[in-house]
Amino acid sequence: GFYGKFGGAYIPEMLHPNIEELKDNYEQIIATEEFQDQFRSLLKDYVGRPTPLYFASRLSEKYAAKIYLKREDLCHTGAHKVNNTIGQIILAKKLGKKRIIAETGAGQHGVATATVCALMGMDCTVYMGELDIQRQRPNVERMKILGATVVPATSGSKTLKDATNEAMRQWINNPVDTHYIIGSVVGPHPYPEMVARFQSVISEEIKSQLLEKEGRENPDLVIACVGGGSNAAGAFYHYYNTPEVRLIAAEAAGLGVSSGKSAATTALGTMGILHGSKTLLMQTDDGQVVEPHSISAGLDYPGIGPVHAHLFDSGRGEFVAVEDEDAMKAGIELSRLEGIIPAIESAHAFHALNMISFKKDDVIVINLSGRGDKDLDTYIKWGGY
Ligand SMILES: Cc1ncc(COP(=O)(O)O)c(/C=N/[C@H](C(=O)O)[C@@H](O)C(C)C)c1O
Repeated sequence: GFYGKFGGAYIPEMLHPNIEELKDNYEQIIATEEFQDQFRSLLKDYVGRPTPLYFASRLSEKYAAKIYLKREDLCHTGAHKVNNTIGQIILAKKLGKKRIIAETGAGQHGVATATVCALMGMDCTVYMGELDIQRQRPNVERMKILGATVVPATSGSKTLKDATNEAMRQWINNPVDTHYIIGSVVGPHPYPEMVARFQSVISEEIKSQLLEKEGRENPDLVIACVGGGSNAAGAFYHYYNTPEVRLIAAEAAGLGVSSGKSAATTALGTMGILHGSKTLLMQTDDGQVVEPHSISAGLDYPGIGPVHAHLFDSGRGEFVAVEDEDAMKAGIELSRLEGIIPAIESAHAFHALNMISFKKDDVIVINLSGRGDKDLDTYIKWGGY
């Protein structure tokens, strides 16, 4: 359960039984034909996979490269999060769980969880920071329409970190009949590995689609935004051990890495424990979590998944930090170049193109993690269009 020196399961003793049960069972359950058949058929007929690998010709012209967009924004629910919740809900049923709990920040993971709970007829409670409830109202209402209960997290910065703390507290109190669907490659082992495996369908498809379109499985660069890091983990998964494929991770610089209002964990973080995992996180000298900032709720997270901490530490990944203003402008630029309004999180990945060097005609895949519908209020308030 380690990625280099990062990962592990540093959890309160009371949570041990849940984590042990998951660790002992998940691999053998997902290896069964029954699980795979159900997982693959729901991804195909319910989520709408494979998602297109779209050649963005106007973008390619402007940036003098061959740019493909992996359209996770076209997944059912509007983002990649559902790839993971489909996997975890099938697993939860196999483990005989009755109730599902989850945390969410941007609300996409919350919607993806509420969606699969409705699909499987399971009770669903989503914990969400009070601040996030205000800035992602459309997703809050969608969760309620789907039958989930949304519980505001009122402690701390009232964002994802606090929602995760609340969800973990609930899970400790209801260990036997409840499964906690974590929305990113964070948390105690086996979660980071399990979520990455469910999301790895993204790079599995990129390989075969690129082979068909470019006669090669490997792009020169893969670019993805990183909040906890699940869409990036999925897009990078089958390329980790292919050094000729550059892995570019776009974090949220917020108002600037040195502004004190940022979520650029690899730039500002140090090693510590967050939500049960040893990773990099933004913390004070005495280990208190520093409140992050990003205009996008999905990247507004003070930590990062251990796999990305390792990619950073080992130099295998290239990390850039994209500021709020640049991300918003990138969202508008993509809308006007390709007719796609991206989630603001995904706009961070798109802006990374301006921050890295690449050769003419390099084949570049940008993971478009979500669509911009959930962010209309933010785009409207920003007004720069
Ligand atoms: C459209 C979209 N793109 C990217 C992200 C960042 O999450 P990762 O892919 O796990 O880094 C997100 C994150 N959404 C989470 C959520 O909806 O709860 C988020 O707030 C946290 C899990 C970080 C997202 O919604």
